[in-house]
Amino acid sequence: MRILIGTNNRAKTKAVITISTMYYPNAEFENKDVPSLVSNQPMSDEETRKGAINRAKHLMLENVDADFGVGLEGGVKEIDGTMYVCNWGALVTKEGKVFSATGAGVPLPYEIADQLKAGAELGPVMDVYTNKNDIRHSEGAIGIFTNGLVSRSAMFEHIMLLLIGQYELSKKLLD
Ligand SMILES: O=P(O)(O)OP(=O)(O)OP(=O)(O)OC[C@H]1O[C@@H](n2cnc3c(O)ncnc32)[C@H](O)[C@@H]1O
Repeated sequence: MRILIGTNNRAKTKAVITISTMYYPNAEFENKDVPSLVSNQPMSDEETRKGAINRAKHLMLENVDADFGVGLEGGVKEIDGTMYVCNWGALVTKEGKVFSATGAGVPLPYEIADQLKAGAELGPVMDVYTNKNDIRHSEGAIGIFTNGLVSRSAMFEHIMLLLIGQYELSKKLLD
């Protein structure tokens, strides 16, 4: 099993490897920096989902050797005046089948939401807010606002389960 990962982000990579090796112990992985073709800070479920799918599709355009490619994308969305982090994943198979899944979201404080509405990106804003570096590679905003209970990689691990579950079901249905 050969799996391509459409990012160099450490939290996303950890999630892909952790869940994939549970199901495919001999899996080989390769990270590739692929374009999401959406804005640096996606501002809706639609845009964030599209970013994940674009990343996964791009991986499989370039490399037909792999069994599947995974794209993971983080963004935000606003509901009734509250901004939430939102997260999407996509798995594209070598046959070109596309599976998608969404993950957990938590509300962001208004002071952070206001900065994003003014054009800032969540990653750097979270680093200033927490006085830490590269939060997006570790616990992420979701880790900070759940008091460490759900890290960014744990959240993406759940998305990976949803993706691999759909992929395995589709293979079973073909048998
Ligand atoms: O290298 P890539 O794969 O692009 O990973 P990223 O974390 O930089 O980028 P995303 O496209 O997933 O997310 C868009 C922006 O939102 C930020 N972001 C999203 N979810 C986050 C989280 O949980 N914590 C901190 N920043 C987050 C992220 O750092 C980007 O600035």
